[in-house]
Formats: sequence, structure tokens, C-alpha cells
Amino acid sequence: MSAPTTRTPAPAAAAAPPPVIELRDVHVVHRARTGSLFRPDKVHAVAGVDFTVGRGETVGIVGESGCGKSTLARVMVGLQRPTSGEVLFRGERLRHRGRDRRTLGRAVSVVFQDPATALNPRMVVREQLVDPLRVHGIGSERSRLERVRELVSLVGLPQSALEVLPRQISGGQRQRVAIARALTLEPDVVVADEPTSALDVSVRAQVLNLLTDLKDELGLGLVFISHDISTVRYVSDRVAVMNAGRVVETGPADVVLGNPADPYTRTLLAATPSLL
Ligand SMILES: Nc1ncnc2c1ncn2[C@@H]1O[C@H](COP(=O)(O)OP(=O)(O)OP(=O)(O)O)[C@@H](O)[C@H]1O
Repeated sequence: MSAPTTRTPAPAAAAAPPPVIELRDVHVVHRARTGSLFRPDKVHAVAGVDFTVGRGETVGIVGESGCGKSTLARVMVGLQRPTSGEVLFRGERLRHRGRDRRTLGRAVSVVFQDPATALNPRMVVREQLVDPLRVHGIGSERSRLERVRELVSLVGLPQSALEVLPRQISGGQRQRVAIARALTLEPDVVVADEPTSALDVSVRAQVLNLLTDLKDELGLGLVFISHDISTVRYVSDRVAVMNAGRVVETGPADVVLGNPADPYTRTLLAATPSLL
């Protein structure tokens, strides 16, 4: 199996920050949903991926549907245990249990594609935001409420949004709530898995700008996963191109997506002709 093409930045570029999360040779094999005598009963969703993300940088992951992007995201946030390989948090190997999982759960959060399913339909927004603070035993009820008030302002929602159920607000507003929830525990890294794909076209840019503004304001690391290459190129410092579970090319977004070296990246870009 060939190693991914790694495109290095120009020598004048600033050194990358130390990684918060580092994946080393990570493999994930799922049991196939439709295994039968004639179909393989295993899916090698992630097949030997190395990946890093640190504070203050945006790393994009692009690739066609089914190439393993979401599975990789789930590994980064501790929702999926790798079949083999290592996950390091600030240089320390994680063991995917107890304290290690809680540490990762605080430091790395996730925004999923569809806020309608990510949020609890029966809980008002205030409770959804207070909940992670309670679970981690952070602050008093009063300070939790203060934090939650700050969070809704941070994501551009009025304070009145605290008392509504998810179905009483628009899709864009729900995604703002999901982003606020992802920020509750002051993470180092947010993994955004197709965060605008389920939204109306008219609000996609607003939610995207909110994410990138928050990343700058809070100095977060952002992993931005999408099959929309132009958006990934617009927001990312670095990019990893995935095909069939592997990273086939990685490096600065402008270099990889402006002048691709790998044949697969070229094919992917050819489907977005305005970028070439
Ligand atoms: N829980 C699971 N059980 C079985 N197979 C799975 C599971 N999750 C993902 N897969 C399979 O693993 C492969 C990678 O899926 P994954 O969702 O990670 O890809 P993706 O690039 O995020 O796709 P999409 O953009 O469509 O979400 C696919 O073949 C998928 O069907």
C-alpha cells in the first residue's frame, strides 16, 4: 500500500502548533450492515490513517461519500474505538476507557451534520447546554447558568432562545445551539462533520462564518469534514484527502487543492471544475 503524498509548506510558513490529537496508523473495521455469503462481512472504513490537529488551525478532510470521514471523526472524539493504531492526546497514548475517555470528551467536541437529531427534542435549550456542565461536575447551578447565557450570546442567539425546544427554532438556529453545546466544556478542538450540509442554502454561509469566527476568537483547533471541496479550501489551513479509508494526499490546503499531486485528488477536483 503506497504512503500518502505529503505536501510540505513553503519554508517561510509558521511551524504547526503541537498537536492536541494525533492519530497513528489508525484502522477501523466495521461489521458490515449487510454481510452475507456473497458480500464481505467487514468494512475497512479507516485503513491506516495518520492525522494531527492542534489549537488554532483548521484541518479539512475531504473525500467522497463512504470514504471513512465520519468514522475518522468518531475516533477523534472518542466515540469509536480504533481496531488498531494509536490515538494520542497531547502526546499521551489514550486507552479509550474511564478517565481517558472523559479527558478526550472535554478536550475534543463534535458538531454533527443534523442538529435535529443531535439535540434532545424534549429538552429546552437551557437544559441541553447546562447538562454537560452538570455531568462533568463543573460549577454551581448559578455559574452554570451564567456560562450558558454567555454561550448563547457567543453563537449569536437571543437569551430567549434558552427557554425553547429545538423544534421551535429554525434549522440554522438549532445548529447554533449545537455549536454552543460543543463549546460548553471549553474544548481545545471542535470536529465539525458536514456541519452545514443539512441546512438551507441561505443560512449555510452564516453558520460556516460563525464556526470560523469562533475558531479564531477562542483559538480552537477545527477539523472541518465535508465533501464540498470549495468550502474546505476556503476554511482550511491544511487538508487531508481520503479515498477508501486512506489519506491519499495531505498538506497546505492551497497547495493540495490548488495543484494536486495525487491522481485521486485530481479526479475529485475535476468534479469541481471551477477550482482547477
Ligand atoms: N457503524 C457502522 N457499521 C457498519 N458499517 C459502517 C458503520 N459506519 C460506517 N460504516 C461503513 O464504513 C464506510 C465508511 O463510512 P463513513 O460514514 O465513515 O464514511 P463518510 O466518508 O463519512 O461517508 P458520508 O460522507 O456518506 O457520511 C462505509 O462503507 C459505511 O457504510
